[in-house]
Amino acid sequence: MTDPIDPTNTADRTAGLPIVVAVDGPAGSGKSSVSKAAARKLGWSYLDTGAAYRALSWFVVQRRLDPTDSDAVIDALPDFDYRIGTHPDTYHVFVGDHDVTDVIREPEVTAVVSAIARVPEVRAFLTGLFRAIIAHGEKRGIVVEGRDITTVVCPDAPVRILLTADEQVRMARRSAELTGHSAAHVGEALRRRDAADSRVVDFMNAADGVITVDSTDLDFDQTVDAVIAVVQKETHV
Ligand SMILES: Nc1ncnc2c1ncn2[C@@H]1O[C@H](COP(=O)(O)OP(=O)(O)OP(=O)(O)O)[C@@H](O)[C@H]1O
Ligand SMILES: Nc1ccn([C@@H]2O[C@H](COP(=O)(O)O)[C@@H](O)[C@H]2O)c(=O)n1
Repeated sequence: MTDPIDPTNTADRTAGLPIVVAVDGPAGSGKSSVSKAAARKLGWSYLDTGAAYRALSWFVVQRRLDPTDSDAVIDALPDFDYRIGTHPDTYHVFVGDHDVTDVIREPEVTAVVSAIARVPEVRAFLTGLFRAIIAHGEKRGIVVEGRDITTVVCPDAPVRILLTADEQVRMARRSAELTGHSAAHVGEALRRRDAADSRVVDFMNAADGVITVDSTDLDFDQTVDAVIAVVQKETHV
């Protein structure tokens, strides 16, 4: 891990695995921002799984491979030396010696990530990696977010949440954070990515036992509180 978990807070980890709060949902629903804030409030760890798909996309582009060439992407997996921290405020993302925390958010990476995420071997490889990171968590709990967390990565998590909001609301929130891009362009990119991703994983409908938190009519703090209320109800923390 690149930013060691706060050593003063390791004693609260009980025996066994940390309590996993699994969060999925469509693009712009607030998975990363809300999960991060909820983890911060709970004093727990946070795992951004999209960062791994993005970092692998960056790695593939750096190697001048064709992101749509599944065999080339699969062949690159053994050399993908990935590390991520789990502190909600200070985590960094590394590929080898490169700190890719910021560059993986660039539109060039975002544009190719769905092509890489559709490869089953990539998903299996990254799912194993996520489970290993979760198992090594030192805090009492960890909030894990991404599109297949409630259904594939952590289907047995004690708390599973589908975070959603109306598409128009998600588009408006996403375009508000991206200055210099037209709302129409941002909205179209979000819709295109959801369409591509939803061919691989269903993050639009809550699976059995998954609790939906719809933030369409909630502000940010209300959404974080709604997520924490679900965690408290399900785990009695
Ligand atoms: N309830 C809310 N009210 C207002 N803004 C919100 C709310 N929830 C999230 N946001 C804002 O919406 C934007 C998108 O959120 P975020 O990036 O966390 O979504 P995401 O689901 O992780 O998206 P992606 O899957 O594309 O990475 C952010 O600017 C975030 O602050
Ligand atoms: N569990 C996941 C997480 C992400 N993806 C793919 O990565 C892309 C980027 O994710 P962000 O959350 O950082 O926006 C996303 O569009 C998916 O293609 C995934 O498949 N599963």
